Amino acid sequence: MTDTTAIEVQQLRFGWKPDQPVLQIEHLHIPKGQQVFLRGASGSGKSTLLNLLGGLMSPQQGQIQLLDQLLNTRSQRFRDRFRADHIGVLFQQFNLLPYLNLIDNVTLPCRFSSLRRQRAGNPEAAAESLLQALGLQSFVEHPVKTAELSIGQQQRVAAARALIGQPEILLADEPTSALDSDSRDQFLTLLSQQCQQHQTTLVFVSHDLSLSHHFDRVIDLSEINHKGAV
Ligand SMILES: Nc1ncnc2c1ncn2[C@@H]1O[C@H](COP(=O)(O)OP(=O)(O)OP(=O)(O)O)[C@@H](O)[C@H]1O
Repeated sequence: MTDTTAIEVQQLRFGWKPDQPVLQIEHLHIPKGQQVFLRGASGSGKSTLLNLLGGLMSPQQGQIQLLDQLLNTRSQRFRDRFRADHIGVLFQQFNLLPYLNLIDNVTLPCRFSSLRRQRAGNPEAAAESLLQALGLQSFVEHPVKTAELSIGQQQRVAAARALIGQPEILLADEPTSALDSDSRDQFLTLLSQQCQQHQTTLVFVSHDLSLSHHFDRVIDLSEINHKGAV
């Protein structure tokens, strides 16, 4: 556990019911800046692992360290604060606020975290620059409500929101599942560039193995998850 660690999991056990383990992971180490593709069959526990890494839930056993913090021993309140400061989340349902414009949606994390606000410098300018980098330049010049955007455009707004204020870790759960393959590849190229630029550690969950070439490392959940082993 060094200062090059983004994520370190040890002896993790989690089950929604005590007698039905979903995850049993002896060890997982992800260094800072690595871009990881986490694959696995439907129902194998990918989203559950992402929720545990994001501090949304606690394991029944084991340790989860993010950056220099052992999260599983901390309160929900501490984990929520830590997530707001250090983790960008990008989910399949983008959870954008339809009545707000793009800039207001993207700058939301800066309202919940003074650290991210500080890192963003000028949040509105940072949001504009992220939206431009993600190919939404025209909507910066001609503002619209997010409800007026296509799914692919909404997804890029959600990515900009996850990236604003340079969180050290980005957790993405199937954010490309609603897109065609060309848009998916284009989006992943942009996302990967953004993460590389800021040395963001990316954990990207999907069962679509054709996307794996965008990443530094592919982890097959079935190879690290020994649930059911005696
Ligand atoms: N809130 C919940 N309560 C009880 N069981 C759950 C809950 N969420 C998930 N599960 C169960 O945990 C297991 C893992 O689910 P999870 O959503 O993590 O899988 P996944 O690999 O992300 O699947 P998919 O690729 O289909 O999204 C499944 O058996 C699922 O039924």
